[in-house]
Amino acid sequence: MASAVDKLTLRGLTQCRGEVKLPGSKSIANRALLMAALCPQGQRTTLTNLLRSDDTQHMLGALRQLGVTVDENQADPTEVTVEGCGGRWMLSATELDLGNAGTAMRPLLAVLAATLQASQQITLTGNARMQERPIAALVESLQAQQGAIRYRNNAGYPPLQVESGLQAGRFVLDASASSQYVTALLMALPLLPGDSVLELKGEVVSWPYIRLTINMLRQFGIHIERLGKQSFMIRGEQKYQSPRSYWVEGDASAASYWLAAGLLGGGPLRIHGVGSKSLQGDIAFAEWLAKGGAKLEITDHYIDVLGGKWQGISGDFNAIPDAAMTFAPLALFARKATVIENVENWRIKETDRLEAMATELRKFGATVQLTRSSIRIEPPAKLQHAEVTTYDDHRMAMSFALLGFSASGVTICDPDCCAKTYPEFFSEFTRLCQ
Ligand SMILES: O=C(O)C1=C[C@@H](OP(=O)(O)O)[C@@H](O)[C@H](O)C1
Ligand SMILES: C=C(OP(=O)(O)O)C(=O)O
Repeated sequence: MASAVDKLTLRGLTQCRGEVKLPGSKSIANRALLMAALCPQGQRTTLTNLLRSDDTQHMLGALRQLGVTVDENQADPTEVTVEGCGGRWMLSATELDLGNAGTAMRPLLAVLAATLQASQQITLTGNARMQERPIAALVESLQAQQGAIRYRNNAGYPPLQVESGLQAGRFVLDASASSQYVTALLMALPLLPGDSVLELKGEVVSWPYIRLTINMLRQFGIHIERLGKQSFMIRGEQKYQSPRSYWVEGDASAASYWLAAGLLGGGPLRIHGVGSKSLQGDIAFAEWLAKGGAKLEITDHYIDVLGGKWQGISGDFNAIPDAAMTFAPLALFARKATVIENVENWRIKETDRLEAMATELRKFGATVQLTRSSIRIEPPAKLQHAEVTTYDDHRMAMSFALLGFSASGVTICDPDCCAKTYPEFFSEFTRLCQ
């Protein structure tokens, strides 16, 4: 592991070529870990290409504190075997610290509400930012079905105390702030003794992540029936079934940085781990990038980037909120304005990403306009050097690395915050980009 650095300056890069192997997807890794733990006792699942990062450490740590046996391959940390416990937890802690991992906090809350025994009680907490990230919509949906959940500090936010009591039935959920609330219920409700209907209210955000959950549930033996555009039937008493071995796809959101770097640095760059068959919605970033001028060849298992001429891109990026961040620093290399629309929930992620992006892009001379849910970025005639604050947001750090391809360059503060999902990102970036 490289030693921590406060700041990293990148400037005047002109090339990005070679081959990069993506780390496992964060979204798939944390789903797969929890699903494997929910398999019946005696069923073991070996996960390969598992992401090892802050977010997955929080999920792994939580599962261990819930009594789940996890064996790590000492020679290869990306291979981990999880023993199913069928949701019969042996608690060795009264509190689980989930850091800032939304993919741990939201699913674990619903799954524990559905599976804790009458005598069990646990508190889910996280870092300071997690305690500012809303969770009321999920809590209210669970409470309406007797989910015994209490706010420990501020109403609407973690930490949360959970006990048993959740009943199958009709779940109504406002899904306009986060799809992770939907994912949480889809993973938990099959474990209840009776059937449930889940009705989603509001304009559902980040749909591809709901699709990802349903696809992965199927891989783990759980079936969700779609009743209507925003409603699902979820049979109770279903049993998760281990696929025995499960390969975690490369992270499609992380691929966005390499796709953009390969565009600016001319390639050829081969990105291993995702391709046209990916389960992840963020793979659509590649198509948007090609539309804006990148030369790409997308195969089933890897993508080749062969440079291109960046024209800029505008659109509704609600379906790919994480990868869409990459278009913001990239906007400074375009000839026209870039508008990123329908991303209001950027405001409740690792930081308020709309405010953070606007503040940091303006430092380079860009003209930036914000609405509640969009950002418009006009590049300056000439870029100036800037020191970028990263707000403990891995995607702020990784996306701004692209400014290293400008003559004036960028200084990135606290680049190590990329450890949330991609600890090796900057060592890989300096290896591949010159
Ligand atoms: O389900 C998931 O794995 C995720 C869903 C998205 O969150 P929202 O649904 O809150 O947009 C995404 O931003 C997050 O990084 C991962
Ligand atoms: C929003 C993100 O994370 P989380 O899973 O914590 O919501 C992200 O990775 O960009």
